[in-house]
Amino acid sequence: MTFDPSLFGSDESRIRQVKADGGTARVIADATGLSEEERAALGERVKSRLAEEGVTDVVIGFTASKPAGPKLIAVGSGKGGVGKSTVSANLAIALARLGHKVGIIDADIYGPSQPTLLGTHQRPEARDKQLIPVDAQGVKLLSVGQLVSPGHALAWRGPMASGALTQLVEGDWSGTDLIIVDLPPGTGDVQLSLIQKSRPVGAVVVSTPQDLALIDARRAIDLFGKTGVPVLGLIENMAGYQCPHCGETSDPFGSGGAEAAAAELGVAFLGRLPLSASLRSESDAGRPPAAGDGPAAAAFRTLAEAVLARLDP
Ligand SMILES: Nc1ncnc2c1ncn2[C@@H]1O[C@H](COP(=O)(O)OP(=O)(O)OP(=O)(O)O)[C@@H](O)[C@H]1O
Repeated sequence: MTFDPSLFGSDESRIRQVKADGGTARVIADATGLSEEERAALGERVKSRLAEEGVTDVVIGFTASKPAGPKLIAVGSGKGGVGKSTVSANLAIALARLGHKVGIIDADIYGPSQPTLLGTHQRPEARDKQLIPVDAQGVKLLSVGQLVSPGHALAWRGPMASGALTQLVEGDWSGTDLIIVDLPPGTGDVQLSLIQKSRPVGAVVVSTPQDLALIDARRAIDLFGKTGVPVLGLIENMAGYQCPHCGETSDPFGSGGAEAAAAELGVAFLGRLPLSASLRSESDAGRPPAAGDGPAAAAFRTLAEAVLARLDP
């Protein structure tokens, strides 16, 4: 005999077939996009519903044995110090607050700052040689900074760096649907091989408003173009400064440059973040502003929404 999928209420759309034969029910369910835990929970609900019908011997087969992989979004910059890591951490948190299950890979071998930014120095454990991300601020984190003592990552070059970065990319990212990859600054071989290995679905480029930084941002946009990664857009960081004393806003590096550069390069302008003393001090203290409820949290939320809109137009 067969059971109708509607028997399973809100799980109906996942039930492909239920056949009962000699007291055993064989169920085929679609587990596409579900995490391990969600899949197990679905199995339990199916079993208890069938138990109500008097069937206690249930064999469940899932049509998607692995959950759909998370989408990777690379965050790059042409040069260091423009706030790429700060933006990555806060963007990840803002995306999580919008309901996504977010991971962050800190691949910045020259200055892995995510453990500091997210306020955790817990080391990841490994299971079957696979690294298990640590939980921080509602996101999952694997950082090159967790694998080496401070200052040592700097010595890595070429294959060694790529080997370590592969371990991060191939960590246990089950249960996540979006992963932010904080790339090392610049546009060299390490960045190239990481992009080829992790196949991001899109990239975000961070720049400050100075002309020199924007020239470097163009190189980063070029690198993504050459590797076939769609550029979701440009974020301008440290744009404009509001004096904490008089409240007047000034633009020490000029204004509108990043927006114009984005237009010229044919990439979207995702938004700007002001130069803010509190953003810097909170970040240094491991209290990412995106996790709070101040104006910076609202700004990162707006950026996260712009990224999502570009990801799934
Ligand atoms: N909008 C901002 N206002 C004030 N300070 C900022 C802002 N964005 C970043 N900073 C500060 O600038 C410094 C550099 O930022 P961050 O480490 O994020 O840059 P980065 O581009 O990732 O650098 P690197 O690639 O060299 O690691 C940090 O001290 C950070 O707190």
